Amino acid sequence: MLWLDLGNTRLKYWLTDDIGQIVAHDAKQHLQAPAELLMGLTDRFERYAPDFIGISSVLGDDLNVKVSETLGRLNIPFEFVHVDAAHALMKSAYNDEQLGCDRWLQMLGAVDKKKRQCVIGCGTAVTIDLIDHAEHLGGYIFPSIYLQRESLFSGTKQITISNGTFDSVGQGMTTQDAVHRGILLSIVGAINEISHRYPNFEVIMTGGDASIISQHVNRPVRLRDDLLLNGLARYFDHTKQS
Ligand SMILES: Nc1ncnc2c1ncn2[C@@H]1O[C@H](COP(=O)(O)OP(=O)(O)O)[C@@H](O)[C@H]1O
Ligand SMILES: CC(C)(COP(=O)(O)O)[C@@H](O)C(=O)NCCC(=O)O
Ligand SMILES: [K+]
Repeated sequence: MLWLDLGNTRLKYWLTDDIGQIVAHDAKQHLQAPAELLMGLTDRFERYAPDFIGISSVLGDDLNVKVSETLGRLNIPFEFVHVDAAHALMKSAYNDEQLGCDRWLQMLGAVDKKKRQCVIGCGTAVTIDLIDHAEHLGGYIFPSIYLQRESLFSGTKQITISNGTFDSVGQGMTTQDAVHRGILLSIVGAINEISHRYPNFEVIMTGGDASIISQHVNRPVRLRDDLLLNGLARYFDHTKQS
């Protein structure tokens, strides 16, 4: 099988064998041209001859149509995930026409009906979602550390482009440090506040920036880079059986 995750910044793919083991995977920036990026990957995909392609995309109809055109040339059946707020594994009262399918799949990949869970996705946006015994209680969306930095650059005169690192939440004594530490604190502080409000929810983090952010969270965090893939596998396993 070939699994695709089209996020706002990167395209992730996983090729798995008959028993679900990952035989190849990668993550690449798509620069808003995911179809062209996929075109360059088709040789590699064809070598593994997957019998099905399952896709999560938050890129919108126009780009999804282009992706479909590219995948159509492979002659391998493919299908995009559609959020199902009444799924057997997890119920959600969130507006299901709006809920991002990557967010939903990450939850589906993590959900455990015996647990209370807080699933945090650290991609182009940071999302925090609460799940109580397989019931999605809703969540929050924040701009990522990079989007926050860009908005400060573009909305102010005296804060100019810099490539500092996000490595501390202590107060800064220079503009560069104050910007990076303030932004990191805004996200870490929100996560710490949520974990304070929901003390018995297990904190699970995933996405490109999870390791940067989790270091400053004052609770044990489970880092899982397989959540979305696991969600895709659970979704298509279920659709095929029903
Ligand atoms: N301006 C930027 N500079 C450096 N890295 C960036 C920038 N914007 C995004 N990234 C990186 O892109 C990755 C996006 O994470 P990912 O989970 O793939 O998100 P998405 O699913 O939204 O594409 C992160 O690792 C982040 O560090
Ligand atoms: C919140 C998101 C932007 C996160 O996307 P990502 O950072 O993974 O690229 C995406 O899930 C999305 O566009 N969601 C729609 C809005 C919502 O979930 O309510
Ligand atoms: K994502």
